[in-house]
Amino acid sequence: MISTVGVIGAGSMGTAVAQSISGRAGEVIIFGRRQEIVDSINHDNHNTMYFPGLRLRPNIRARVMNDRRDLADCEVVIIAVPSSEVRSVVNAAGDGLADRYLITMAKGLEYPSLKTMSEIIREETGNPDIACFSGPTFADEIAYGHIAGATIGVGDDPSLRATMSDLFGEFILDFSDDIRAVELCGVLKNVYAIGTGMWDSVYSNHNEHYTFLNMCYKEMCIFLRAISLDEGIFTKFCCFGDFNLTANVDKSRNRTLGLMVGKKIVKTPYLESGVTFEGSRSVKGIIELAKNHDIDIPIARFVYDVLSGNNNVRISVDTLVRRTA
Ligand SMILES: NC(=O)C1=CN([C@@H]2O[C@H](COP(=O)(O)OP(=O)(O)OC[C@H]3O[C@@H](n4cnc5c(N)ncnc54)[C@H](O)[C@@H]3O)[C@@H](O)[C@H]2O)C=CC1
Ligand SMILES: O=C(CO)COP(=O)(O)O
Repeated sequence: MISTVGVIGAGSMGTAVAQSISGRAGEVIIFGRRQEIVDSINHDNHNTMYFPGLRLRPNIRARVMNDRRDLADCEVVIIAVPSSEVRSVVNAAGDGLADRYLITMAKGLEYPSLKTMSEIIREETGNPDIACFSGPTFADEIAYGHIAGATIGVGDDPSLRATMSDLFGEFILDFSDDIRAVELCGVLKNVYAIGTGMWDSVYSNHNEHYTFLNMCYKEMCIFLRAISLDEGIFTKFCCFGDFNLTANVDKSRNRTLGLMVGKKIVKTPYLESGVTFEGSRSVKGIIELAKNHDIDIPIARFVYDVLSGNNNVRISVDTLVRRTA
């Protein structure tokens, strides 16, 4: 059994994954930013901000990370902060992240570098022992121990693979050795979840919904076919499962953003809300990446146009229907 796992990020995913793996590690340390969350975990076994009703297992402790030496005991470190924060978090941890297994949970693409999170982490730490975890995994459902599937993106190091299987043994797992493709699935599905929310704000019957869902998945597959080295990626949890979950279920923040923008409940700049809307940050990078690979992705452009205020949903949807008919 792994003795100590560090989880950077005391938000929804950090807390949920800490609870999920806590039966498979001696100790889990959540590294948070806010002292009151750290105190509530240590004194009361609750993260009162994110899961007020959930009793965390007693081997979950929390700390504010002041120093890279705080990570010294961790054999494995999971990074569960929004993608916009990954570079600075990893940079601040510095050589505290060398010589241990690193796992990223963040679903984002850096702009303008077009780097995925594992690429950023490798660049900042020089550590090649990185894996990613991605799939249809709403944090609250993980926290409460419901069944979920996930794809582990990992290279061919047998020891890192075995560690991932042990640590995430609560999940139904599949694997891919194309880490970048697994990460890009997580980025793309967020963009198409926003798009589906926008579409559903205009067209609300079942045929319309599933027609658009199909169009989105087709575009996502065209993209992945051009960049993925894993020919089986399309049926893995990170792809089909996570796309469907996020695009169909109102619990998703990305889908909800699309619905709210479509219904004119929020206008840009919604990013200042502080809510983690990953797809809205990534869409520009996805369009640029598609351009570099000479791929046409009209639905992603529709999402970008609406989010950037260059078009309203009704006009963009009409254009899209005419274009794809
Ligand atoms: N919530 C979910 O259902 C899932 C989330 N993810 C991914 O996990 C990542 C994190 O998302 P959530 O946990 O949902 O977001 P969240 O908004 O619930 O929590 C983010 C946490 O990160 C902390 N944080 C931000 N900057 C930080 C920094 N510089 N240092 C330390 N902590 C920092 C915030 O204080 C907050 O507690 C995202 O990329 C998301 O796409 C992946 C699967 C499921
Ligand atoms: O990635 C997720 C589930 O797998 C969570 O999606 P949202 O960020 O849209 O809530």
